[in-house]
Amino acid sequence: MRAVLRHLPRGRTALAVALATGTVLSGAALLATSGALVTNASLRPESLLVLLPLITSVRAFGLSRAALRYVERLVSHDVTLRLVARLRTDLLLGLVPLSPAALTGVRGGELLARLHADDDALQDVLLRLLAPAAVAVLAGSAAVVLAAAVHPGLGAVPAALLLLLGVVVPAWADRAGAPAARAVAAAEEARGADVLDLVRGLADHVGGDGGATALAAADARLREQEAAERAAARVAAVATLLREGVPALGLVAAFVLVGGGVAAGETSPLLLAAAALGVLGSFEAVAGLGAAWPLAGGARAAGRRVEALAATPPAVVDPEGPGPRPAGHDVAPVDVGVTYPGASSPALAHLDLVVRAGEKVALVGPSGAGKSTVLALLLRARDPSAGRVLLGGADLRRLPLDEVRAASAWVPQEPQVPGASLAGNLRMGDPAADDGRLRAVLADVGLADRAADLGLDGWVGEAGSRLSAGERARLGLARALLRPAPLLLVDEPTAHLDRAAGAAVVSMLAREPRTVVMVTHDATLLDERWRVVVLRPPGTPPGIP
Ligand SMILES: Nc1ncnc2c1ncn2[C@@H]1O[C@H](COP(=O)(O)OP(=O)(O)OP(=O)(O)O)[C@@H](O)[C@H]1O
Repeated sequence: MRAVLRHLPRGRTALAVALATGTVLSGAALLATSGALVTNASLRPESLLVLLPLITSVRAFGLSRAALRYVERLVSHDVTLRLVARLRTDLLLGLVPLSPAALTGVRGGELLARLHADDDALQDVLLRLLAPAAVAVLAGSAAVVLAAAVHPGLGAVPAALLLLLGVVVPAWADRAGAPAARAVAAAEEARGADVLDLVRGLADHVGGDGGATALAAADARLREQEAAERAAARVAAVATLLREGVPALGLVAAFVLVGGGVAAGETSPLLLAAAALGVLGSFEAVAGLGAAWPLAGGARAAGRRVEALAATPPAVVDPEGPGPRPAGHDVAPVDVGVTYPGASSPALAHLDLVVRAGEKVALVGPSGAGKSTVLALLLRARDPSAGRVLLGGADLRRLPLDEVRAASAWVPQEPQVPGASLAGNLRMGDPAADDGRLRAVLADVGLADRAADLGLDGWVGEAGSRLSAGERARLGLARALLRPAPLLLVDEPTAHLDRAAGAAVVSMLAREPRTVVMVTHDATLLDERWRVVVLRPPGTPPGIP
């Protein structure tokens, strides 16, 4: 919520509220003057001149209501669009430093559903919460004062009924509907995550039991959501009934209170019609509060979640002041230890390693020995729990993060291949690379034929599904090769390749002029150009590989 208030342009917001209040009052005045006009016309049909002021008023209020509503919509939507743009930018910019390490363990679908829902809830705050609340107070107060001016007792009627309709009914509906609303939100979130997981793993599901289990689970989820929505709809139906019924009470009260005076000949009949219809029209002041009440809870919760995401500490942060410039590109973990959050034992302990600029180092060792963790440290995707990682003698934590990231190109075990073109995927490595350069690097990683087949502008499929796992791995490698970084960090580049293709890739990496640190399980592909560093899980007795 604070995030919304911070981004709201105050002047335009006040203008939107003033215009909305004017619209409601114009509407009530239109009804009141119409009532007076009809009554007057029926009492004195012969005199058009007497009716002229009322006719003019009806026209004026009719036009002003429409004009005010139009301008109010323009202003309030303009404010909302500005708000959305600022909120979304903030949210996405906040996510960037959390990736990759601080988002480990977050379900992608849940994050997406939450961001989407929270974003929607927050963008409605002005249109459906703040503006309706302000209009209810301003227009409602004006209506009460005007009704009291017509008849002292009449002021109390809209006051009580507006409170009933604007506060009591929505508060009851919100309270009664809260469990169902929470269940709907939870079911939506879970369904979003399930569907994303289902789509991502469709091939595995189909290959298993033909997708039957996954579809049954999705069906159960949908039924849960349907039950929650039914419960919410029942409460909404009662609230709607009350919303429609309460204004009728105002009409009856006006007839009784002002009608008594008319019957006694103390009050003009014009005033009866004007007061009755004016009171009816004044209920528009609280029309927006029905939706505002539940939104208030939802927006507060959404605001808290967005702020919690914004407050999630990134795994690595930029240093306050720049440290000494690195002298060269030697990289060296010094007495480094890493213990992952929640882990009972360290993934790395007392690691010392110096990789000289231009050197080719192969990290080998059993699964879980911490090889990928070393690459994450060199890339500064995370910081060591103990010790330091040096680049050119400077602690990575003292260097600007951009500079550290610019020093290295990284190929993860399973590179992400967005569903773009081949060229689009490659240019993530170097946006300025021309087609010739792209073709050359594709040839380097053994993808020349596939590229000729697909075309540089060919679509690689959703998450690279038109490529084989080995081709996706090589595309990831090609992308990293395009990055003009002095340090190349490569995680298992041969995992999905046959022996000949793997040997070609390892040989190509050995010819690279820059420093290469490569994780591999296949030490038989290494020749004398590689320095082999064997990692063992901490606590492994010497001699056990
Ligand atoms: N994000 C994480 N959170 C918690 N533990 C993790 C995380 N990433 C890795 N680990 C654990 O740290 C240890 C080292 O993992 P790492 O991926 O570095 O090993 P590896 O040698 O590269 O393994 P492999 O050869 O199987 O890829 C493992 O026990 C792993 O379970």
